[in-house]
Amino acid sequence: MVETILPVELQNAIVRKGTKDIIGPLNLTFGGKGCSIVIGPNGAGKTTLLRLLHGLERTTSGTVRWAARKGDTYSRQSFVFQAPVVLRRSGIENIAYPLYVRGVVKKAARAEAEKWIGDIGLRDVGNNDASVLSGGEKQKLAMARALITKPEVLFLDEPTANLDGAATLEIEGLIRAAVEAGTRVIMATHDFGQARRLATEILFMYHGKVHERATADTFFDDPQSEEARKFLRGDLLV
Ligand SMILES: Nc1ncnc2c1ncn2[C@@H]1O[C@H](COP(=O)(O)OP(=O)(O)OP(=O)(O)O)[C@@H](O)[C@H]1O
Repeated sequence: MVETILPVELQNAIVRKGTKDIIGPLNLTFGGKGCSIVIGPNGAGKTTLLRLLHGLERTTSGTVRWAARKGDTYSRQSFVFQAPVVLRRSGIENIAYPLYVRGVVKKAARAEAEKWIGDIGLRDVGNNDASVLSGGEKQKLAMARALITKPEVLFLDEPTANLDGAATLEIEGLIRAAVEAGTRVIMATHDFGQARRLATEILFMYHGKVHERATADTFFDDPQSEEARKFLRGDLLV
């Protein structure tokens, strides 16, 4: 097995839908450690960028290259969507599922999932059908299911968009712990506070392109482009 699937590099990557280039051309590399946060107005292309990196979208032209073969690359990354996806089974079985898929024996997979269900504070409801959980509980479940495989890269698309403050802080705790454990996180958010709290770096997207890439302090304190300044002031960007 290769040591690392990173870096991942986009070269002149364009995703076109119909006649519109919804992102690109993008030339970007993600390697190393930490948490990259993609921000920008609605429709800027944040979700499309994450989906492209994760292999859920194809380039119309240009390339996405990981350092490893496809087999290694996709088994060593996870994606958590804005609306939590739960499987029709118990909470514990939801979390254990990726281990079953990877051939881990049932007893070991369940033991690991039980550890996770405790860590996310859902031990009491872990045997219930996951569909009855609240939105915040479902998202914690989705995070645990994404993290149980110890992914090298974790994509998060506005993972706290529908959650209250308490649930948001719990999810942020899981993200922080993942980064500390060495997972490379690449996420989109509309929450500036969250971006400041979590980001190693910010990528500001606008009209399908990355206009700025900087540390959170630099970006929020001294944005370089007029578009970023307007966005941070809350002005309408069209
Ligand atoms: N399958 C598709 N067909 C046509 N247009 C699409 C498709 N997917 C995305 N788009 C368009 O591409 C643009 C970028 O969408 P994307 O969801 O990546 O933006 P975003 O920055 O994540 O937006 P938001 O903050 O609203 O989630 C939008 O204008 C969207 O309508």
